[in-house]
Amino acid sequence: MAATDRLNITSDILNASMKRSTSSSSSGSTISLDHPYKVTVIGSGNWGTTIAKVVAENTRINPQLFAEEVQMWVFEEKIDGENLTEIINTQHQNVKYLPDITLPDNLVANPDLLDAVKGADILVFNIPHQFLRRIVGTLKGHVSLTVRAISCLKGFEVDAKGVQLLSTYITDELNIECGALSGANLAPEVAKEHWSETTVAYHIPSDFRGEGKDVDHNILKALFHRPYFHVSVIEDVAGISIAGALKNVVALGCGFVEGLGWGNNASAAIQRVGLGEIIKFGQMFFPESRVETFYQESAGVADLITTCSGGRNVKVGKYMAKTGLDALEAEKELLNGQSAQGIITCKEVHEWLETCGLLTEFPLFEAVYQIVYNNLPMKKIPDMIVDLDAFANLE
Ligand SMILES: NC(=O)c1ccc[n+]([C@@H]2O[C@H](COP(=O)([O-])OP(=O)(O)OC[C@H]3O[C@@H](n4cnc5c(N)ncnc54)[C@H](O)[C@@H]3O)[C@@H](O)[C@H]2O)c1
Ligand SMILES: O=P(O)(O)OC[C@H](O)CO
Repeated sequence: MAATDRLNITSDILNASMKRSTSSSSSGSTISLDHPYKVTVIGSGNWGTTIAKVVAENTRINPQLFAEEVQMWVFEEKIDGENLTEIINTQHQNVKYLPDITLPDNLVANPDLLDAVKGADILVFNIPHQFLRRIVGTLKGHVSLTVRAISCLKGFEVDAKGVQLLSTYITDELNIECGALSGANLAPEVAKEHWSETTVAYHIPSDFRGEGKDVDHNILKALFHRPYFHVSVIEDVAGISIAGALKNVVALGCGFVEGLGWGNNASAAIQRVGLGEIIKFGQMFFPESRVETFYQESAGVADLITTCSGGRNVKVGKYMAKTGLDALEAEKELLNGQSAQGIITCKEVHEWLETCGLLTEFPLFEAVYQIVYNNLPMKKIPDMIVDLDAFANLE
């Protein structure tokens, strides 16, 4: 792009545009943006569509910073014979995954992944993590190395090499810097614009091109912060990702005890043990994560509380306890195509801890795995979290 085409904006303009949506200030120096950043959201489920709405609202009010149109990649499906993308683009509603919420008309649904990411400066990944490998595989070789990314996914990538953050997986596979967004954010509440907080974590990469020429914390705040969605931007990508992934396992456990009719005290006990195991997991396998993140940030204990109160994982656990259905049957009956990520995450965590010989160090995570995959009796949870060894061979 020619220098004359560049948008030269002062920090006042950046501040003004951010102040409409944020409470942050910037450094006071002159900022030169190469071009307004083009943003693509990859995913269009319950949270994918909600975050796309947030982002499109912000790109519209910040034309100095962002191209107004936001592309949203949609895994195409037919709804009563019509393509979901067509419905979104004409009715401005995702009738399957986020019904009754009006989406901004600068949000464009696109079923072609490579077309949706073409020319994008910022990619926001937001899909159930079981689909990430295939999507990243399709993107490989088609994403410029100057692109930056944020992962809104909650889960891990586990293989023979070890346990990996999903943001690290994206970075390794696509060779682009990737941060994370995670918080106490039940999508239906955020979509209705009920106030909540979230945490964005982003590590400024060594090839950072300079303020105004590259994505930094101010840009990310301007992209995600809304009057109803308050963003705190930090560096601890590992901390917020670990908390976001593992709270889904704890929530299944809460669902079990609630479904058994044991009430709030039992749920609080599961959350207490769960928080301890989340922090321990972080310290053991991701020593760069900060303990403070788990209790100071929305992505920490606040997300644990909201998920265990009203998330999909707690609903699935509860339904399993009440009906005797297995986890996948319960997910299918309850969620209309949405996912409860704890079902996959407890298996990934089990596989990793088994590889390390550390299953007994995380008795709640293992108890949830044994209940989900080996049908161990839920009512034994209190004993399992005290002495998992006693239940090692129980079928
Ligand atoms: N929903 C929430 O309240 C919420 C809040 C915060 C974070 N999250 C996290 O955000 C991530 C995305 O969750 P979500 O709620 O948007 O998804 P979701 O649970 O609504 O899943 C449905 C999505 O999966 C897509 N899908 C189905 N089959 C597919 C396939 N074969 N390939 C690719 N996509 C396919 C569907 O098209 C749909 O977009 C998850 O990691 C979740 O844990 C969710
Ligand atoms: O509905 P869940 O259980 O996937 O939880 C949703 C969010 O992660 C809560 O922040």
